[in-house]
Amino acid sequence: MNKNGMVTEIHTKIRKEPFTANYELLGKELGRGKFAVVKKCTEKATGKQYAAKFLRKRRKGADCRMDIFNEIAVLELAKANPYVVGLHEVYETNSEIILVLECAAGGEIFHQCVADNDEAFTEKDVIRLAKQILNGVAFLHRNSVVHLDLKPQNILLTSARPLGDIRIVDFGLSRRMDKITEVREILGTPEYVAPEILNYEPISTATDMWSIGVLIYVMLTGESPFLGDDKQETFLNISQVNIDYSQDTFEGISSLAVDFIKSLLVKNPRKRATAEECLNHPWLNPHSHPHLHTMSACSLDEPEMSQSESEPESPAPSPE
Ligand SMILES: Cc1cnc(Nc2ccc(CC#N)cc2)nc1Nc1cc(C2CC2)[nH]n1
Repeated sequence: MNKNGMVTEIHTKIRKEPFTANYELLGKELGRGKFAVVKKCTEKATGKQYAAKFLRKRRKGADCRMDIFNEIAVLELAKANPYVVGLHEVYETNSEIILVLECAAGGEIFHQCVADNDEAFTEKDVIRLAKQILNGVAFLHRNSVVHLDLKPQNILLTSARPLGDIRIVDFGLSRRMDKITEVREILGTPEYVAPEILNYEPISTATDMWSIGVLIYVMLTGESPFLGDDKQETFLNISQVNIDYSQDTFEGISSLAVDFIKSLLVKNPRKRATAEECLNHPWLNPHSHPHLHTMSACSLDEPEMSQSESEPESPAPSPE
């Protein structure tokens, strides 16, 4: 671990034989960043589909192997959580490190956030997906990892139709919490960054919780709450916590959902709900707060629990 919270010890074998000896690249490019490109591929031995993330080792003349090892180490640590994308193999060439990752065939939830009516998420969908996102983030935070780039483009679906489960991806900006000293450059994507990032104040797990507040706002309304005409206007909206909670924007959305978002879009990081507190919020727990789920919300029949997230039922309370 270095002073900036980068994890550097990894256990995954780094394979030197050519990636193309074991995988066939399919034409489809799944995503592209400044220093990475992601392509669909098939493992020759099994016929299984994966997503190969090609990461450049040298960026702006600097050796960035440690940054890449940090991403690998976080993926290894999160192997135990069903909602963090799985890491299958790692290859290294002269210029790149290639992460062979689980393929989430449903793509980015971003597309459903901005879809029109019949393809957009229902509140019931968002409740189910929010519980999975919070389960994954609570796991990372329990292990002192902050993601620092949570946004709809980095939350994938195993299947879009029928709606599947989520996978959290892209740990390129993630850090180990207990070792962060300072933030030198503004991380993350403008629309989703927390106020403390803009003020170069210490970051914490609460920084991720702000981004989750923005994410849930976008999933429910299709609107990005702080988006301005340019970066400066967006940053101003964030630092002023300038948010539209109007009936218009939240038409047909329960007041508990608005209450949930308001518990996260709070300027003071210490006053923001934690991932564990979010998981206990009435909006996500109709069972334990029936009185709070008025008739209007009852149209959301109980969100199904998918197999992977159903907890063993606690014994039913004895009848009064
Ligand atoms: C069908 C699909 C469609 N679009 C994306 N977009 C995308 C979003 C973020 C990043 C950033 C990252 N990392 C890369 C691609 N990923 C897909 N499947 C993936 C993508 C992956 C692993 C994460 C790459 N598994 N399954």
